[in-house]
Amino acid sequence: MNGMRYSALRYSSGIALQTSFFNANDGTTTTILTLFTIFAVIWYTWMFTKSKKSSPPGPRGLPIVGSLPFLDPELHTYFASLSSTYGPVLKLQLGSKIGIVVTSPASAREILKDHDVTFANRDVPTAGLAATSGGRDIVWNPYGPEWRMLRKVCVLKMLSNTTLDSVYGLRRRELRQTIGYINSRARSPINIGEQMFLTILNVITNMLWGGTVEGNERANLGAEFRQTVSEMTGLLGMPNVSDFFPALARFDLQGIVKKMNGLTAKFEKMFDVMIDQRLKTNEKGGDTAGPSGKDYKDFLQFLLQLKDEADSKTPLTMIHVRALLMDMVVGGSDTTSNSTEFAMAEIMNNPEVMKRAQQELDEVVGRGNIVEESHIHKLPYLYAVMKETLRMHPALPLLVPHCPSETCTVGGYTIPKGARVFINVWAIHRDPSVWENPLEFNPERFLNGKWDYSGSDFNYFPFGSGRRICAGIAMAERMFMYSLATLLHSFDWNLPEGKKVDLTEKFGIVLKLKTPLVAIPTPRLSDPTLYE
Ligand code: HEM
Repeated sequence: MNGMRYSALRYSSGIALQTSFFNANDGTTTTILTLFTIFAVIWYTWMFTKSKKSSPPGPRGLPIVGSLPFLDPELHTYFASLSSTYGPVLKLQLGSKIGIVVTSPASAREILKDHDVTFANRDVPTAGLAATSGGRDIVWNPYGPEWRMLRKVCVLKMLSNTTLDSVYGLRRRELRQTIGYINSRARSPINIGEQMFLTILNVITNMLWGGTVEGNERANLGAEFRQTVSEMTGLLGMPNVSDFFPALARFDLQGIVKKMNGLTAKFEKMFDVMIDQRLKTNEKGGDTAGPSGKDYKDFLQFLLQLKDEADSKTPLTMIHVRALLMDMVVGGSDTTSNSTEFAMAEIMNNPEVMKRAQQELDEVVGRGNIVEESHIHKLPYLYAVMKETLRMHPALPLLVPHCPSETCTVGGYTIPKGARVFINVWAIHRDPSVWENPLEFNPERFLNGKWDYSGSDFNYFPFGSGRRICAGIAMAERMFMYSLATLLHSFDWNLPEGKKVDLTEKFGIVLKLKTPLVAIPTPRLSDPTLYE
């Protein structure tokens, strides 16, 4: 724009020059006109090549719709294949939006470390707005005081190591219940992901308001909620015309917002019941002690108290309370349970890994005991299994897309303000220039302690990095390790007759197995009462 204004100015001053010299000297006029034309051509050529050079390469796409018609639903593998043609920073025209795909550790570092503040924003999909009261949660809030306040509240009061230590009893109770349930169905097929989902959902809802799904409801409600969360994360990852042509958003052409509203309503109904009940109890001055007893007030109680302390500069409102409950339930459940399911699928596909993990458990815990969370720090091989699972199947293969608040340069290319930036951590984790035999499930590569997921290593960052790094790492690692250790220690696992493990992935904002893992447990502890 400035360039155009500048060239117009030069052009008009050229005319002025031309007029004043016109009558005086025809030869001089011709020379000046020629020089002016040459200068203009050089200047335009320079400007054109400069802007071409600084824009990332990428497929041309069609007029108006750009690359939208060519997007493969398996976005993570599709983006990986594009990057092998166009390089580690590529551009896609997606309707009126620009998508940027980043597939190298160096560029990921530039975004998540060097330009962290600029990229700590989101281009919120309309499906995300529908799910979280207009994006007023942690995941979709732009970087700023509201996001900071919400994140602080959650990390301090729900997801810190101190809080998690104080509610170990909850995790233990839920996992023991799951093990009891699986034992009651020993030697028959078990849907492992479903059981893990239910376990983590119960832990989370217990921490939130002290409620769980039990008894006969357990199997049915667990499956129903899992299906709901899975559909929600599927919709969040699905390309939506409304996002790429905002003028069309009100028509909701794919019906994504309508579907999302229906799914969200199921949870909101549950939240409303819990909130109403609690407000009534509080009004009556009732007992508000948390689920684990004296020390821990549940998270809902804490949020409602904080909401009433209206003197804060960034007050917490009821909209935030509901949005935070949604973040914890949706953000915490599918990620952790799908990862545990992937781990079990890889282990069952690699009997040597199963043998070694069980051997370690027998040495550290013993078959006459049950696994406690305190054991997990003494299980380096199992820890390596978890890390290797998160390498091959990172729960959020493209992270949550980032969005720069101003135009900046990455890998020598200009990334425009407002672009939707996909960081393909899935592809980086399989880059053969970083990983030896990247397609091989080999936990041993993590045994030397070289890689950690704290966000400082841009070859391996399944939880992201920088300001927007996952808020629930401590909870995720405890639930993942504790569940995996307990499943492998309590049972031998076999596939139903004639079945094979299918490791095919299905893309969504949260990755999952295309075919759920169903396996048959056989108890392996020495004393049957350990399953009670
Ligand atoms: C294996 C389990 C998990 C994995 C692999 C995982 C991974 C991630 C990743 C990659 C991000 C996005 C980072 C980015 O935008 O760059 C994220 C964000 C987030 N995660 Fe997790 N997560 C897991 C479990 C959990 C749990 C258990 C909770 C809470 C109960 C949680 C809460 C969140 C929240 C609130 C955010 C948004 C952070 C923000 O935008 O500031 N996650 N997670």
